Amino acid sequence: MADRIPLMAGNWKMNLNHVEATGVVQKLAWTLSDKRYDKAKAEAAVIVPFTDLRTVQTLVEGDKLPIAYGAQDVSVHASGAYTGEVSADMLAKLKCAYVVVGHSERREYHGESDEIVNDKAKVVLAAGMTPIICVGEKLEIRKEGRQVPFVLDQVQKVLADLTPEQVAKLVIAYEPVWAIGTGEVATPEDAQEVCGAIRRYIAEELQGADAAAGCRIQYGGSVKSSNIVDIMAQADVDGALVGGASLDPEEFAKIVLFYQHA
Ligand SMILES: O=C(CO)COP(=O)(O)O
Repeated sequence: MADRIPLMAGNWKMNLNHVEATGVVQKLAWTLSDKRYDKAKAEAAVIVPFTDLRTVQTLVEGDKLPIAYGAQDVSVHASGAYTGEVSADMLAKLKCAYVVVGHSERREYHGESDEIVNDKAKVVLAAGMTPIICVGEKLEIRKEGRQVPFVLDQVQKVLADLTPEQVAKLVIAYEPVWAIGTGEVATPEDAQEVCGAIRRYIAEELQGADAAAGCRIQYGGSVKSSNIVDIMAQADVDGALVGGASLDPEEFAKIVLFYQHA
């Protein structure tokens, strides 16, 4: 994974208000600097609720913190009468680096299809940000042993109409739904099986070898400091999308600093 800097992104989900966010981001930055964090070895990002973004931006810019930040969702629409929605341009104006699209919780509770996720990825790219596009199978599919074809079908749909240059820059998060928030972590081999299959598929069937070599593929699902080193040892895993463990800045810092123990 020569040129791909691992991306360790903390998805806070609907946790931590903007006041709490200040404390968590400050503590994360402080812990990283104390442990001599090297940005060239891993990129740290927090994916926060919309209401925290302005606060996190002010903190990161004001104190020049080595932490990227982003949003958990975006509207497919540019502007207009869409009550409750937030546009890609609004997120770009807040200097978001990343926007998560197609998280399994959005798919499950808000009916997001692969086609909607594809549209969201496109609006994020058009606004100059990087989408973190989530895919992953549910337990039934895993039990039937169909995880690879299932996820590749999702990948084909969510990457539809994207150029090789766009795919080379984006992030795909493989998050098996059965491993999210359950404590049930996929084995490093399970993660590699699917992440490797995604990269090969992009190389051979979709946007080609350069796109596949550039694109970062994360694993997500019950990642903790105690399992991250083995997960990151896999050839096609370029980082992690971390839920619960990212709410504790000391624990998340250990995950970002995995390379110190690799
Ligand atoms: O959904 C996830 C990250 O997006 C994973 O959540 P947990 O790390 O809490 O399992």
